[in-house]
Amino acid sequence: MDAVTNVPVPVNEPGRGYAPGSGERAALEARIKELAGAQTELTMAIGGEHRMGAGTPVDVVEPHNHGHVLGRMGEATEPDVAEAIAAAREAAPAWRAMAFEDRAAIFLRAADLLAGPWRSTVNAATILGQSKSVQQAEIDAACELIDFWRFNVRYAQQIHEQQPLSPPGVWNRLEYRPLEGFVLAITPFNFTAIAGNLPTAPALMGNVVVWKPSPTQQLAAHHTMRLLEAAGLPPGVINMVTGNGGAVSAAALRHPDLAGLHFTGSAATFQNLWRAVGENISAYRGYPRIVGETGGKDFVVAHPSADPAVLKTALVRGAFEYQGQKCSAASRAYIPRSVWDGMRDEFCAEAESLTMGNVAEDLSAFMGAVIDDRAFAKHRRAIERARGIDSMTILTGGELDDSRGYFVRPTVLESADPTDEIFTTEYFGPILGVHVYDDGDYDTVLRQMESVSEYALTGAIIADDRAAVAAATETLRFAAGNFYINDKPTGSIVGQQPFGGARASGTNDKAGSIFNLTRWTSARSIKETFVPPTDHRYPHMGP
Ligand SMILES: NC(=O)c1ccc[n+]([C@@H]2O[C@H](COP(=O)([O-])OP(=O)(O)OC[C@H]3O[C@@H](n4cnc5c(N)ncnc54)[C@H](O)[C@@H]3O)[C@@H](O)[C@H]2O)c1
Ligand SMILES: N[C@@H](CCC=O)C(=O)O
Repeated sequence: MDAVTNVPVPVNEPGRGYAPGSGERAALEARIKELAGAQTELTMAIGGEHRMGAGTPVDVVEPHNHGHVLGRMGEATEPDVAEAIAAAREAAPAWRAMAFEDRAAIFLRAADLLAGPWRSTVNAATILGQSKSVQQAEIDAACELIDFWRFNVRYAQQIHEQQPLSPPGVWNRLEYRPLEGFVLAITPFNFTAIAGNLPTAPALMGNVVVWKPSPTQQLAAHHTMRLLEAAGLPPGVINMVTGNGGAVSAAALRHPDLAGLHFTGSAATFQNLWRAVGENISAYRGYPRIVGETGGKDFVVAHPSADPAVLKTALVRGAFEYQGQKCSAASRAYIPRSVWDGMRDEFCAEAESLTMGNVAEDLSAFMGAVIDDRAFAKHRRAIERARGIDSMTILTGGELDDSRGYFVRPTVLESADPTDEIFTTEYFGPILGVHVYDDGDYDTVLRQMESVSEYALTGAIIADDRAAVAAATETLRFAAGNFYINDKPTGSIVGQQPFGGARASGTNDKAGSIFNLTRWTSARSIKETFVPPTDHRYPHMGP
């Protein structure tokens, strides 16, 4: 069994400001230039070897300048994925035999490398490849990923400390074994931190992993993998395959050794993957653990007692930071008429004033482009549909331009119909639906919006009246896994607001928490009796 020693007490990584003229800004700008011109070969990493996926070549471009190719990968084929699984199996015995302290040290070292010499690289890759503003890259690719790696070590130690009672003459122990087989980590485009956490959380618990990042996040994933190697991760523990995932589903989901699926992405993809696991259930060695965090239709509800400045800021930041491409982004708001009448014009003017552009060249921009042509087309359809509905008003935004990059202006739609698609469908872009209600209808609105959408990820109540806060907290108990009072519904911090939602939003295993890590261990109870009985008879049987 692993020894358990003390591990460093984690603290949240402070974010850097990148103010004009600062040294950190200059270093980052220099690294952005290097990576932009590098045309990186985005290889797979299988058993420590780097080679291109054998299938169709795929270009990775800048979303804000889609003519610029950042690198090229090859679509992984089924034999590529089979090789990754074989490499994982080969690495498994030595990895699970390694002491917890040694495994933990690798991830703590990775955190320190990211906090120091690798920070500019992973931030630059995230800005270039995912079109994040410098501030959004810093809170994700640097701070959140560092926090995942440091806090997970602490949580893993706490799991190891959970041990049963041992009465006199007996020693009971719980051994925290990894799962038997490999874990498949499939990660989304929008967070470099999530992409880094999904393969490493199971690995920390002694598992071996096949990791498939999103093609549109591949540049940052590539550098994250290299960083882990630099931190001393042994070959084969995490094997990265590239591409869209067809071959991964075909090879990995049918493999008898599939022991777990660690997924973040859309609900539709997750349901397809779960279905495939279900169809194959009798062919596996065990029952694969399935953890999936998926989409949201995240809300802001305001009460007549709301402070309009607090509401306005929660909406601007919550709906439009990172182009609304956070699973937690505010995409529907319910606002009482008295508050709305006093703030609408200022709020719309503020949304209109948000700067948008090439975030790699202009570090002062608030927003970049949406991720790709598919996302752009989806937003265009949503906005065109809104234009065609008489009862819908486009208060601001609605302009799109994909001539150079996939740019969608922050858009606010007002509708009198609280059942309209803008209040139920995840667009995953900078589009906010607003429903204005009569001040006296607060309780009715809470009940209506509680279950109008299938999702239950994040939400916020903005109110100064304590009874109104209490009413929202109670009525919306199951409507959000992360609930905010007088704050925006985005920006959870590891160790402070464990993150995840239920209903169609996922299994709510709370990324970056002890609850998530427990899914990646299969405990063995060991009982040792020091002086065992040698006679089968009990006293009630008589002599
Ligand atoms: N709840 C959360 O914590 C959370 C966090 C981030 C993103 N999200 C959600 O993720 C979505 C956006 O991310 P996305 O566009 O990358 O999601 P997506 O579902 O399109 O893709 C997610 C991953 O699945 C892969 N994939 C798709 N089809 C596959 C298949 N058949 N086999 C194997 N892999 C396959 C993709 O290549 C990608 O790596 C949004 O719905 C957002 O709300 C949720
Ligand atoms: N943890 C992030 C959400 C990640 C989803 O995309 C937040 O709370 O905003």
